[in-house]
Amino acid sequence: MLSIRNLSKTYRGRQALQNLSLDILPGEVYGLLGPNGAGKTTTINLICGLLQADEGQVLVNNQVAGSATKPWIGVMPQENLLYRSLTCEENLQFFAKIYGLPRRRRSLRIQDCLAAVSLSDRAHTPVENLSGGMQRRLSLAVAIVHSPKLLILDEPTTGLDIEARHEVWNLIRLLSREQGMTILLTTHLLDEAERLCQRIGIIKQGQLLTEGTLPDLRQRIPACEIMTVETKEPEAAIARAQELGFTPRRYGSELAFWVPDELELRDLLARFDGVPLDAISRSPVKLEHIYLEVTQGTIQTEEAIEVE
Ligand SMILES: Nc1ncnc2c1ncn2[C@@H]1O[C@H](COP(=O)(O)OP(=O)(O)OP(=O)(O)O)[C@@H](O)[C@H]1O
Repeated sequence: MLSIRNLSKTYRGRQALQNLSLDILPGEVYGLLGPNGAGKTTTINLICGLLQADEGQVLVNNQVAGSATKPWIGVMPQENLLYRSLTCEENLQFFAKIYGLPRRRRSLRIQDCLAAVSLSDRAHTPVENLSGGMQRRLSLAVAIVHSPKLLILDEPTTGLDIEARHEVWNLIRLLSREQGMTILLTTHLLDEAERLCQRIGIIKQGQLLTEGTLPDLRQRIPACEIMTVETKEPEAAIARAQELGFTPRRYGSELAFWVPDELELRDLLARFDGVPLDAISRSPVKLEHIYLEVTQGTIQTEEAIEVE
């Protein structure tokens, strides 16, 4: 559905994308992750034809991205682009008209979209009187009003409370499962990507560092579990862990270890006997750990392995 080939983009001498290639299959939810400034929004703007690439190509549904592919793409941008004094229905009318939806189909489609995002009862409410979560849902309705083949969601739930976040997640799942929509999603919320995306790509400095399904990515870390400890004597904990064959790691301010086998907490504690631990917890390898390893360059990505 989307094929990005060797895409490069420079802004006044600053390289934003370097030879980026990736493919998104029909019906797939693909998560594009990366730190601030990695090139995610630039990629989206190139897909939508809002920017011109220096090199490379974007194909949408096998056609070079341009005016012909625009009607196939729906975008929910990071900031809601809604008319605050207009009602939900008026906003949808406006965007449906811009997308060239025939007048006779507009009304029904708008009612369907309002129902899809659970805003039918707010059809006549001005945007400025909606909660942040409702505005986000309306943004999603605007993005799908013309029934796009490819839906791009740029940080869809940033700034929402947990309840509103769940509502948007449910909508995304529905669009994917029931309407088979192909979705490209960017987010800094790794649990969001973990919940929604079938495949994940991690970019940094405009380059794709790695991509795959979550189980594929988990294989990058040769650990069964991640153990996090709080201790006043980190050096002693690290020395003991190394004796045990556990790989020490710093995840932000946390001291963690890669534990290669599944161990009972009792066994783990016994192995650290004599080391003063204030707290200890275990978790399976999460996307957060893989992301930190990949973006900090502490584990090899496919490209690095190929070069060797
Ligand atoms: N209009 C512009 N003019 C100059 N530089 C720009 C422009 N837009 C983006 N950049 C630069 O290009 C790089 C990629 O930016 P981009 O906005 O694509 O990153 P991002 O991954 O979307 O970041 P974020 O997660 O913060 O939204 C950054 O170094 C940024 O400063």
